[in-house]
Formats: sequence, C-alpha cells, structure tokens
Amino acid sequence: MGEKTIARKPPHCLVLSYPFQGHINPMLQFSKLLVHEGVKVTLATTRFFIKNLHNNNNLPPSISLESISDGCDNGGIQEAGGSYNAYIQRFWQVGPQSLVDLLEKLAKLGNPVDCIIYNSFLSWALDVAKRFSIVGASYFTHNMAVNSIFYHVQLGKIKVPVIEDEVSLPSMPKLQLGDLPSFFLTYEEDGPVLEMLKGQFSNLDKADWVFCNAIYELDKEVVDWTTKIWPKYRTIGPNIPSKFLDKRVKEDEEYDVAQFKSEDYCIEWLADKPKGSVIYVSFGSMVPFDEEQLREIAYGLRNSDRYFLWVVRASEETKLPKDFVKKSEKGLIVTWCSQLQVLAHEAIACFVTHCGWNSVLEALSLGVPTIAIPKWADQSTNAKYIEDVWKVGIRVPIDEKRIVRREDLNNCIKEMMESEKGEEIKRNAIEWRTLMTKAASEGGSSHKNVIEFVNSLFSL
Ligand SMILES: O=c1ccn([C@@H]2O[C@H](COP(=O)(O)OP(=O)(O)O[C@H]3O[C@H](CO)[C@@H](O)[C@H](O)[C@H]3O)[C@@H](O)[C@H]2O)c(=O)[nH]1
Repeated sequence: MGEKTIARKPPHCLVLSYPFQGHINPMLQFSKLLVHEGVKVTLATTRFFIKNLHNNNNLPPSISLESISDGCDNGGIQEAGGSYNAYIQRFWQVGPQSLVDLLEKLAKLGNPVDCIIYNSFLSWALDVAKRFSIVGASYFTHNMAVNSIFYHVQLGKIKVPVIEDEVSLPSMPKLQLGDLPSFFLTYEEDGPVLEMLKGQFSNLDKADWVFCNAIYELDKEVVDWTTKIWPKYRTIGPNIPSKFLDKRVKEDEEYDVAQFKSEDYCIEWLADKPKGSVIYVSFGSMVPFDEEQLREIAYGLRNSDRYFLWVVRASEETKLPKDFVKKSEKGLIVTWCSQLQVLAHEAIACFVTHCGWNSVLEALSLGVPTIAIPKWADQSTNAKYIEDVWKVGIRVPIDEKRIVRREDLNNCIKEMMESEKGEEIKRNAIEWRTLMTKAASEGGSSHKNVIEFVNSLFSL
C-alpha cells in the first residue's frame, strides 16, 4: 500500500451509476473502498437525479460528484412521459456523448480518468472507455444468478416467452417461471428493459474487469462458472458501510447519497422494544404496490399482533387503508429510515422485504432473517435463493391475482417467530453474517479481489 501512494499520482476512477437509489448506494460504498486503498474517485450519475437528491453533498470530501445527461435533465422519467421504456431509449441516445464530454472536461481540468467503473446496465460506457483507451470495468448491482439468466437470454439459450415449466442453467437450481425476473412475465410491455438487461453482455468481452456486488461464498459454483467466461469476473461485495461489517474503513461513517429523507426517530422508537420483537418491513426505493396489496400487508401486520416498523414511501402513503394509523401501540410507519441502522438494531426480529438485491445483502450481512414478498425485476430470483439455497427466509405465497393475502403473511410471520423452522432460519442467518463479514475483511475473498484490482490500477 505505502509504496503505491508514494510512487505515483493516484489512479483516477470515474464511477458511473444508474440514477436510482438501489444502484448508487452500492457504487458509493465501492467507491469508498477504493478511496481507502489510495485511489482517486469521481462519482457520476444523471443531472436530474443529482438535482433531486435529498442530501447530494453528503459525500466524503475525497469523492467528488459529477453529472451526465440522460436527455431528461428537468424531469427524469416523467420528462419521458412517465415511461421507463421511453426513458431508457432517450438515455441511450444522449448518455454516451454526455459521458465523452465529462471525460474531456475532467482531462482539461488536469484530472484525466484512468478507469471507468460503470453500472452494467450502461453498457455503452464500456465503448466510450475503449474509445479513450482507458480501463473499463462493469459493475453488476444484481446477483450472479440473475446475471447468468440474462446472459443466457443474450445467448439465445433462454427464449422469451418462456414456454417450459422449468428453466435449467449451469450451476443453478431449477427455476420455475415464478422464480425468473419479472420481465419474463411482462416481456410484452417491458421489451426495452429486457433488451437493456441482455445488452449488459453485448460487449462484455471487451471489459477489463467485471465486478459483482456479492461474495464468492454465496454462490461458488456460479462464480466459478462465470469466471471461465470472463476471467476478470470478481465478487467485491457486500458493498455496505464497513461499520456494519469489520469496521476497517474508518472514513465511511455516515456518508450516503439519499433520494429520500430519513425519519430517524425510528431508532428511538426501537429503543424500548424487547430484543428480537419487531418486524421491519420495507419494499425499497422503486416498486409501487397497488392499494389492494398494501391493504393486505397492513392487516396482515396488524393481525400478527406484533411490533412492526414499516417504511411506506410518501408516494405510497395515500394507498394505506383509511383506518390505519401511522403510529399505534404496536406499529410505526415512516416514509424512509436508515435501513442499515434499523437492521443492526437488536430489537429487530425479521425483515419483510421485496428482495431488492441491496436489501438482501444488508439482511445477510446483519444476520436478519427475511420474509420475502418479491414484486419486480430480479426480486423473485433473489427470493428463490433466500428460501431454497441460503435458507435464510420464507417466501409468502401469492394468489391467482399475484397478491399476498393477509392470512398468508400472518402465517409466515408466525412460522418465523414461533416454529423450529424459524429457529433454524435464524441460525442460518447468523452464519451468513459471519461469512459476509469475513469476505469483506482483510484477507477475505472480496477484499482480496478489491486489492487485486487496485494493484492493477497502480501498475498502469
Ligand atoms: O427506508 C429505507 C428503505 C431502503 N433504504 C435503502 O435503499 C436501498 C434499496 O435498495 P434495494 O433493496 O436493492 O431495492 P430497490 O431500491 O428497489 O432497488 C432496485 O435496484 C436493485 C439493485 O439493482 C434491484 O435488486 C431491485 O430489484 C430494484 O428495485 C437499500 O440500500 C436500503 O438500505 C433505506 O436506506 N431506507
């Protein structure tokens, strides 16, 4: 380490994030790891996203924030008529040139970029890196298994629509249609999203590095298989602040880039609750639930007669049943919280989650068992792994309208809190916590991979 920092000017990485909370969170944490190892980092995402961040200046002083255009600088997806598909098309037209402009601007300021670490969705960023003859590293915010599914779509080995009852892929359990990412069910309306996800692999052979926010131990077979295809494929997660892992990175204390404002009295509310008594419920930053689904979850929680802390984003609040109060003896509803702090609290018993990949990694890292209600994107595949592979949770059944009913949620809560199976799940969750921390610690599988990458940058 010491030799690197004295010998030369630090290498400069531009970390380019897709403009959503579930993407910028892990990429910021990865940036902090690189800074800790002596690399200079500029974090970039879209103008509109930055403009609307609740606290865009809460970055470590060593990381600067830059922006590119997605062609929707004043309204994001709304400016593209509220259509995610239209938004992607516009972004793909405007983004590459805007990235070129940013690289040229940084070079003119005497700050040339040596490496672009781009969110794998933005595959065109790799073409830009190659035009500038700089290192290109793809960063996957989804789990390996999910990446492998989209890779097989790209290869034409999974055809959409899927007509078979089950899909078999190398080194993975058999997947039923309901275990595949949601776009396989909604491919007619989500065609462009599916194209974007296939596109992650269209030029990946040119990538110098391929990173995945996961740990080797989570899925050794899939990682080994993937490394045969992309020899520089590396697991570098879990990308969460080290204060929740081995506390090695002192400078990563409270920094974050938040789209929503945390209601931090949650921790006060948790303070007098008995150990392992509170159900934490959150469905991430993006997915909307319809009114019927929120009503079922609301009554499922109330009928459980247990303490619960539920994050219902401001945009979702009006969908709650009218007789449902935000603060009762047993329950507290907030619009956003510091999820990691909540998960780390000893009062938390389990996490009812939509299985966004960050939430899954955070639960695994903190040893919190999960009750899975996957809804969209990669979440069903994550839920399959949670229940059947890592055995750290229970998936709530859905009815023919694809709705989770209150009785089923209630039964799963009971099973988690009262049964022998629940006890076993809790024990597994604690074991995973140990493995996640070990992987991120000095000498652990992810830490070694980060150091290998950093050393390669210093020897450019
Ligand atoms: O009150 C809250 C709720 C969430 N979070 C954080 O917000 C992030 C949410 O990320 P994630 O759990 O991955 O969910 P989404 O925001 O829904 O993420 C999108 O992006 C992920 C990464 O690609 C995908 O896995 C998801 O399916 C997709 O919906 C996590 O870091 C949470 O800790 C908070 O800090 N406070």
